[in-house]
Amino acid sequence: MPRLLFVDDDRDVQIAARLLFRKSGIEMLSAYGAEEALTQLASFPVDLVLLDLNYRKGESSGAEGLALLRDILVLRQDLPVIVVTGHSGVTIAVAAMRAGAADFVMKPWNNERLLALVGTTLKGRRADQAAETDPVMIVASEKLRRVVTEADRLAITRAPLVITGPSGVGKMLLARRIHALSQESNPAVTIRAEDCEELPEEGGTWIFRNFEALSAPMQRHLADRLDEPAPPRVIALSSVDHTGLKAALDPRLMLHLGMVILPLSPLHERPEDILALSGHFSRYSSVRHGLIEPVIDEERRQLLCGEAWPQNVRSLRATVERAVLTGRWSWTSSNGQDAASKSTPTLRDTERSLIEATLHKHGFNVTQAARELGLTRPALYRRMARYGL
Ligand SMILES: Nc1ncnc2c1ncn2[C@@H]1O[C@H](COP(=O)(O)OP(=O)(O)OP(=O)(O)O)[C@@H](O)[C@H]1O
Repeated sequence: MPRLLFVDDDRDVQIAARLLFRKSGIEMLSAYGAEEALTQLASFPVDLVLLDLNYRKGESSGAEGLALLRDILVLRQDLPVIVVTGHSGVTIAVAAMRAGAADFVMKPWNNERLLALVGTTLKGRRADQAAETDPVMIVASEKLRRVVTEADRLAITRAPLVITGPSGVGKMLLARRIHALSQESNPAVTIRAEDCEELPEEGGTWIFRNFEALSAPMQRHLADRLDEPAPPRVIALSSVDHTGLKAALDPRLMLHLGMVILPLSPLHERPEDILALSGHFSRYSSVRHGLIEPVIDEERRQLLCGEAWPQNVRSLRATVERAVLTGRWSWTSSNGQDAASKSTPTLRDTERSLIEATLHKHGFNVTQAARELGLTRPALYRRMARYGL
């Protein structure tokens, strides 16, 4: 049975679409926003994406959807994406087609026409839909989005790039994304700078880890290769910043590599990413291990955002995966206290009662209840589903 992922924050539209597709023998997965969509794609093989472009009430610029479209196509170059536009109109549909969408439909759609379009798009698709190779990159904070946008823009050039940031922050993931977006069809070669005693024969993309540890003779060799007419595309990863690199590197090499530096900030400086990544890893790990997704309530969110995360995303992923596996949150917080001991065991019950009471108060009008609770509608729907309300 073909499987389609529908990304739209409107629950009613999701329900209607699911019925429609089920009747036609197509399984439909739902995602109510960008991060959830990427998690679904990382967790299940999907044959087609139907993508609404706005996930917040009153939002009609389509910017969030276009950014997601790009992230999807980086992850799965051949995955057909049909864009759904409502208020955004034709201009956005054109922008989406230019960005790589397979087709578009206008909302409200005509059921028969939508099914016909989905049917033809699915037919044109190769049957060997393997799962993706690279992990998805979640981008929620403005800080990270700025760097990723710059990286995407430069990906198609062959310019050498330097990505800096502490351990586990996502340097390798960004380097892979740049390579995936580039014109280079050969796989990238990864080189550990501290062990590097000779440079690869072939060109292509060379990703150096710990770049500052490259020996002086190798630095000179590399500078020579970069002076040649058809040099390799070098992406250098380092935990040392620009000034440190200047001190550690041969001035000739620095001239080549110092042009563009993409700095990734430590995770604790990006709370939006902490929250988005926690949700992503918890959904992903629970699907992978077939276990229940742990609750990330307001108190937990604050604890997560207050952590130091010395190994950045790597430590966050381990913490969340441990919570999925053990059913408990536990880690030693930055001030040495066991953060898990601070949680209230009845928090889940309290949240459930509060949501239930607010829904009753507003006669189950979700929009009004969400407003009073300070949640988005999709966030409230997710909680309602979790608590069986
Ligand atoms: N924005 C992100 N979204 C999803 N996963 C991420 C993100 N950033 C990092 N990760 C994940 O965190 C882990 C560490 O990332 P990565 O290996 O790219 O870090 P690094 O900066 O190259 O680390 P090191 O310097 O220690 O080699 C990987 O599993 C990666 O997939």
